[in-house]
This record gives sequence, structure tokens and C-alpha cells, in this order.
Amino acid sequence: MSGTPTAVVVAAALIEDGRLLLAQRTRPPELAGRWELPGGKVEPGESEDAALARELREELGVECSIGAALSGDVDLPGGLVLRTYRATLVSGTPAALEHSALRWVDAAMLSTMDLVDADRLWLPELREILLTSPGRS
Ligand SMILES: Nc1nc2c([nH]c(=O)n2[C@H]2C[C@H](O)[C@@H](COP(=O)(O)OP(=O)(O)OP(=O)(O)O)O2)c(=O)[nH]1
Repeated sequence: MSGTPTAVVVAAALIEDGRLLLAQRTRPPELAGRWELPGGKVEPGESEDAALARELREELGVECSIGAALSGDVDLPGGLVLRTYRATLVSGTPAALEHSALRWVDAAMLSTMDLVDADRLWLPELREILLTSPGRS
């Protein structure tokens, strides 16, 4: 007997010059206006790395290198599971192609942002990464 396979949503902790890129959602209504890590659903037959690189290309217009996963997964409604990977820019400048806005935040600013609930699991780890990343000179 096979159940419905769990679908994975991959999201990026994209860090550049000691700051993290957050994106403001436009949909669904209950999430519109709130900030998330860019990403999306893994398609059948696609690896998580490839899915995340594709989503970042589609949503931000950039090429990225995908690194290690952050600790832990978050169960989302509808049998989805959310997983976050570190990412770095290879080429391009992020643009809000599918979001209403983008914002680069440092550790202090991250704490003030209205993040979607699911992503709050990673706040301590993201703050730690930002505080130990090489900053802007
Ligand atoms: N991309 C992304 N989705 C998130 C985050 N946190 C969170 O709860 N979600 C939820 C919102 C959605 O219910 C689900 C999938 O997000 P999505 O709408 O970006 O995925 P997608 O582009 O592949 O979706 P779609 O075109 O099929 O609607 O994950 C996050 O940080 N990033």
C-alpha cells in the first residue's frame, strides 16, 4: 500500500556580504506581505539542489550554488515538508520577479522582520550564520 508521497519545498538561505536575502510573498492571502526564504516545490524526478537552483533562477533571475542543509525540517499543511539550504550567488543580481519585494538583512534586522511562521525554526541558526559571516567592508 502506498500513501501519498511527501512533497518537499526547498528554500534558500542566500547569504552575501554578511546579509541574508528575504523575499516578500504575494500569495496566498494568508501569507501575502510576509517575508520568506525564496524557493518552492521540488518537482517529480528532480533533486532538491536542482529544484532550488531552478526556483532561484525563476524567482530572482540569478544562478546560485547550493550548499548544506540547515538543521531540521518543518511540516507544512497539505503533506508538504519545508527544508532550507545555504546558497551563494554565482552570477546575477537578485530581482523580485515573483515577489513584491526583496530585502538583504543582517542579524539585527532579521529579528524585526515579519517572517512566515514555518521559517522561524531557523532564526537562531540564521542569526549565528550572519554573525559569523564575513560582513561588508
Ligand atoms: N518558497 C517558500 N515557501 C514557503 C516558505 N515557508 C513556507 O511556509 N512556505 C510554504 C508556502 C507554500 O505553501 C509552500 C510552497 O511555496 P511556493 O508557493 O513558493 O512553491 P511553488 O512556487 O513551487 O508553488 P506553486 O507554484 O505550485 O504554487 O511552502 C519559504 O520560506 N519559502
